Amino acid sequence: MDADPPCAVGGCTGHGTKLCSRCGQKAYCSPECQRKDWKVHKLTCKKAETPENRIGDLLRQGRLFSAQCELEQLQKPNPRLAAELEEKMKFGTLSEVVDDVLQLQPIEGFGLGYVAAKELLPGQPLLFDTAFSSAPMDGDKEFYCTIAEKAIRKGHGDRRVSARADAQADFYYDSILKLGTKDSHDRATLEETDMDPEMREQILVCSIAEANSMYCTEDPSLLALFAAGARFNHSCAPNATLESSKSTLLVRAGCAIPMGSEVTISYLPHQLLLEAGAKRRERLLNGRGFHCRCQRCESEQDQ
Ligand SMILES: C[S@@+](CC[C@H](N)C(=O)[O-])C[C@H]1O[C@@H](n2cnc3c(N)ncnc32)[C@H](O)[C@@H]1O
Repeated sequence: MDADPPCAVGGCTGHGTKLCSRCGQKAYCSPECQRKDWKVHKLTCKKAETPENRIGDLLRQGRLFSAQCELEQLQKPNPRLAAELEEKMKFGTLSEVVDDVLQLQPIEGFGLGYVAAKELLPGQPLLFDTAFSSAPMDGDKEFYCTIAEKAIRKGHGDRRVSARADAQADFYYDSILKLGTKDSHDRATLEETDMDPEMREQILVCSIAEANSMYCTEDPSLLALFAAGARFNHSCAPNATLESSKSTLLVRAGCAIPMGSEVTISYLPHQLLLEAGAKRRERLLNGRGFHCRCQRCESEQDQ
């Protein structure tokens, strides 16, 4: 006996072997019959609350970390959703504040920074980001120039080459160029000179890359530029930790963090945090262009 229902299209004698993937209710014998019925079926088709549909929604919202966690929980691997997630991770313009636990706001004397919007627990995932650009440090060029070149390439060029290129260009103008420069005078000085606009932009983006790129914890010979991750301020006694590759970044709470406290990361590799203050501060000044004013440095200098 055949258990398949008849195809939902009136007059079709086929068996309904394929269910509508959206509602999981109507059965069709072929994609052609499903297409034929869609005009009518769409009026009543309700998205079923399946894990796959939820993951699809998360991917559409750009919440890649949540999508990845749910994907890992699926009983049966779903290669289509896994491929969509991988593609979006490479896109380089998506970030997620996990469960809205952080708020980006002005921090007195430090520009913008992230503050805990809830009580945070040790190890809790806080922010997931995708790298807009990355570069190896051992290339034949200064790595910041390489990162900057890649960023510029994404921001320029003919529009409408692809939706992806357009989205990256928009992101470059809306987010990357708004990040701070290594030396805050750079921007003002550049704006005053009548330098060739291309040259001006190259200098500006190099300075932005230098001030905001992060070393990759998975491979410290790589640096990457994460637009959302770049808004964390530095502390030599950070309360959050980084897990990063050349394309993704995950920031976790390093300890319990009370609601309303600033969440900080370290721009320095772990070994350097064990060094004396003068060495840390020198490295931050030379590499990042700022005098560290974190609580640890301030109290060391008071002594
Ligand atoms: C990667 S950005 C961090 C986000 C930045 N506050 C913003 O508004 O975009 C690095 C810049 O933040 C400031 N900053 C971050 N941590 C600091 C610290 N510990 N001491 C002094 N300035 C700091 C410096 O101006 C530095 O160039």
